[in-house]
Amino acid sequence: MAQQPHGDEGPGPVLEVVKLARRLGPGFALGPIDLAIEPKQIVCLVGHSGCGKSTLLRLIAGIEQPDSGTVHLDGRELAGSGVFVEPETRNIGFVFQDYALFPHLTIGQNIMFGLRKWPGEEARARVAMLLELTALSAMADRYPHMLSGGEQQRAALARALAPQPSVVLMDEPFSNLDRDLRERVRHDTIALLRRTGTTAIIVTHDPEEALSTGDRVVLMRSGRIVQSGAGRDLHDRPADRYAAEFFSVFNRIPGTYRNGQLHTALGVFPCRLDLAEDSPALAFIRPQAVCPCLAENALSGSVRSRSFRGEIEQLELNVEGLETPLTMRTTQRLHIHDGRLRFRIDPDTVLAFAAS
Ligand SMILES: Nc1ncnc2c1ncn2[C@@H]1O[C@H](COP(=O)(O)OP(=O)(O)OP(=O)(O)O)[C@@H](O)[C@H]1O
Repeated sequence: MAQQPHGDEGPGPVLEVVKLARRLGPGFALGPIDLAIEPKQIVCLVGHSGCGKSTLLRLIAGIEQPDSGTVHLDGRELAGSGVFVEPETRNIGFVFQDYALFPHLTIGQNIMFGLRKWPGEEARARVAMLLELTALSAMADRYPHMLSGGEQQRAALARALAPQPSVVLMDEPFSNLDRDLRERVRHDTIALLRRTGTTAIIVTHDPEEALSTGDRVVLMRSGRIVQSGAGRDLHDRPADRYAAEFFSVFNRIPGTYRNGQLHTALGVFPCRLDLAEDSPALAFIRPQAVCPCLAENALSGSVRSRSFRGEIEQLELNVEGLETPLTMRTTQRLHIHDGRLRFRIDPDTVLAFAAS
């Protein structure tokens, strides 16, 4: 099933996973998973803890064997019926969460490790080039414990890139770094992957990191892929309630689906749901879609609480017809005199889902 180069449609995927499945004990089953990754694409694999991200990565790397399904890399079958290529010969780079640098080897020797079969001169040139790319040239002779977390992460990436793998898999590569450093290391890592034209899968459980990293987000839940696409699409047009709530906070407003519209206490919103007329449904309204509005006929609520958070202020409003307070977030500086606030809902960002 692996794609060979074909005509006008480009070279086809570098990595192709088809109906890949693996049962782990009685409690967890991964798959079947279908996933195809284009050359030079950087994919972020995201999902709550325990959804199977690392298992999928381990199956691709060959650290685990699948129960069924296939893995192809560059058109070569790595796993399938009767086929299993050992991890060392898969041409896949792996960056572990804790970096797993060899403590008894220097940084230069760590990077050299995967180049044992290369001619000496070429291997030394490649190590020097990677040390320079990762700004570690001055630290080539240090041991891993003599490096900061960010430097160790760069060294682990350089080691993974050294043998020119077809794809690099990175399991939570930024989670051991503190917040400020994480942003910078993430930026540098993506820049390096781009500069070297590397295809990569980066695992994270952080929604914001997934949306802001790479070209494509793959959201997993309970061993399956829920949705895959550009971060903006997953955020703005989530496939289901789970995907919606993974990336954003919402007010869930009950209503009734009728005639292509969702009727709620906050108004009527056009939507398309696969539901019978008069079925219960929910409007998912982002707090930032609740906007202050001075119009006389605007909606209104009494302010239950205010929380100033710097760039934005978050308010909870009691609104007639709603059982739970409505959360609003605004960048406006509000002057509220009588405890009441008028507002409108920006209909463009309202999502609708079946109630059950
Ligand atoms: N060897 C094993 N035997 C039995 N169950 C396992 C084994 N390894 C993992 N699991 C279970 O499989 C599920 C998926 O684990 P996995 O590590 O792939 O999840 P994850 O999405 O990477 O989670 P995290 O973000 O916490 O690392 C979990 O419920 C885990 O407990």
